[in-house]
Amino acid sequence: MLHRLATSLRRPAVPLFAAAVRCLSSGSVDIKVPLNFWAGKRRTSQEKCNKENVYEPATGRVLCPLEPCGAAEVNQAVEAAKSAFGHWSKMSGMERAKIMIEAAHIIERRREEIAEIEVVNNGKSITEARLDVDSARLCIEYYAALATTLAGQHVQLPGGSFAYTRREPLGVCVGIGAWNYPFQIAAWKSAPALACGNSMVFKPSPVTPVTAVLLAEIYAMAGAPEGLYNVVQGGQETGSLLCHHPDVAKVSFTGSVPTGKKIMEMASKGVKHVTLELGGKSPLLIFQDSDVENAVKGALMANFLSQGQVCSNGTRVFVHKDILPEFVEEVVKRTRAIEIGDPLLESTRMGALVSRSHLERVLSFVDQAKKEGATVLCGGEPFVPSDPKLRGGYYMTPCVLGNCTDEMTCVKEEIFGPVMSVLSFESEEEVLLRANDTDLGLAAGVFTSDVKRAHRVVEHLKAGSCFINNYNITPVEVPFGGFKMSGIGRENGQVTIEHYSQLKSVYVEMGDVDSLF
Ligand SMILES: NC(=O)C1=CN([C@@H]2O[C@H](COP(=O)(O)OP(=O)(O)OC[C@H]3O[C@@H](n4cnc5c(N)ncnc54)[C@H](O)[C@@H]3O)[C@@H](O)[C@H]2O)C=CC1
Ligand SMILES: CCCCCC(=O)O
Repeated sequence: MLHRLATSLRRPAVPLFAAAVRCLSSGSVDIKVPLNFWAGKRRTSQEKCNKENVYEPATGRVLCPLEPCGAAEVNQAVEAAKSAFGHWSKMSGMERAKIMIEAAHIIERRREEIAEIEVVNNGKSITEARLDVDSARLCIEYYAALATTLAGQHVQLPGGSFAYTRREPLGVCVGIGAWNYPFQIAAWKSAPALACGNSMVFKPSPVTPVTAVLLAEIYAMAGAPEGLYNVVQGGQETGSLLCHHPDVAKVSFTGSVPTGKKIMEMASKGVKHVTLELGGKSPLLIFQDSDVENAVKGALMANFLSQGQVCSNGTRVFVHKDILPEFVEEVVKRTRAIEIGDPLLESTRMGALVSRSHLERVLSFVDQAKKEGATVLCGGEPFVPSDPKLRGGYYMTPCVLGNCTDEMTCVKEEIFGPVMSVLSFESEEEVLLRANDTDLGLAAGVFTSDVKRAHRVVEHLKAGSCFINNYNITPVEVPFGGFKMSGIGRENGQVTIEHYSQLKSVYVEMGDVDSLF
């Protein structure tokens, strides 16, 4: 269990369920436990190819080698999931809920430990990592509650006949995660799947493999049958094996649009259900009657959470021309004040980006923006913390770009880093046309004090997750997902039950067959 992980750390082992005390510091962690998990315990992979290192973004150190799974390991994990499905699908919703609630309780007790490991592997601040762990726990609690309500319908028909429906699970579901919210994504996918009676094989991003296995251990500790939730490590090869596997009924994917298209294509070979949570380049509209203080805070929430590595970020910030100077002055001031540094420190609000290559990619977008005529109002530079152990980390200063135009690359393409592009507008009609001028449609936001305008604008925004006078607030009771090329299906909310179950209709004849022949 996590205790074994703790014992593998160079620091003194942390007893399981330790009080929420700080036990880790950046640069102190070596992970020596296996990172695959199926049939109820951690496993090593015999696959020899595609071995790559996993890094600690805060320091640039190697955390551990990744042990990717090949066909043999994927088959073992799917077999374990099939076996668990046989038992789990026949349990009642109340029985499933009991185990899920216990898992949520364990997560709550181990919040600090899980959050710290998430920070070490992802680079985000401990402040945010705790909130991610909370979201994961709340999601499991929410779907545990829904598990107890799952039911079909009775339809009375003529002549005393009737029909009823049975809400049934799909079978073995696959989850494929991105690297920006590793533990949260693992929970957002497994919670509805398990609540509906399915089992799951989850593949985290190879960049952040560590915490999804903690969730597997926690489900096992909570009493889940062996094989209910399994974790296989690897990259696109492992993901492809899962998508093609004949015993997989559904693929729930979180990642980029190009990969999402491949997932959909592979799943189509077996006509498998898909959920696609893909990329975005979302607009945030700030009208002249906004509360500017809140609009500025909203723009910061829309651009700089998780070092800007958030799919739903409102990175195209459209500001009415009448308040543009006041907005720009305040947003630049607050962006410059964001504390960058060791993500395990309480004072840090911007940690390290997830990898050296991703940092360089984000910085190249800033360079391109300058070439295309944007003005760097602040940030956009590599950052080297004063602490020597952080010198090899992947840091940059959060960036605000001004004088942007709709044709610029920084306005058209997803950067997935701490780069806010500020644009001005004059009329509601104009800004709606520009906001919707994208193939993507994940999220959108509007700040205004005019309640009619707020709901009129949201009605016309072509996005799946919209915010009025706030941004990036994602309660698990509310569906999350995109329009257009930002995806298919939803995560969270009641509707997601539809994406992890299927209805069987049963007609019951109470008279004789009235044959036409
Ligand atoms: N809509 C949402 O909720 C979210 C969307 N994203 C998007 O994800 C992207 C960044 O995350 P990345 O991990 O870099 O995305 P990615 O698409 O490169 O990888 C995502 C996952 O897919 C796997 N994968 C890659 N190629 C595959 C293939 N051919 N077959 C099967 N699996 C494959 C990867 O190993 C990883 O686990 C951004 O575009 C971001 O917008 C990220 C988080 C949330
Ligand atoms: C603000 C939280 C958004 C979660 C969606 C993502 O994984 O990027």
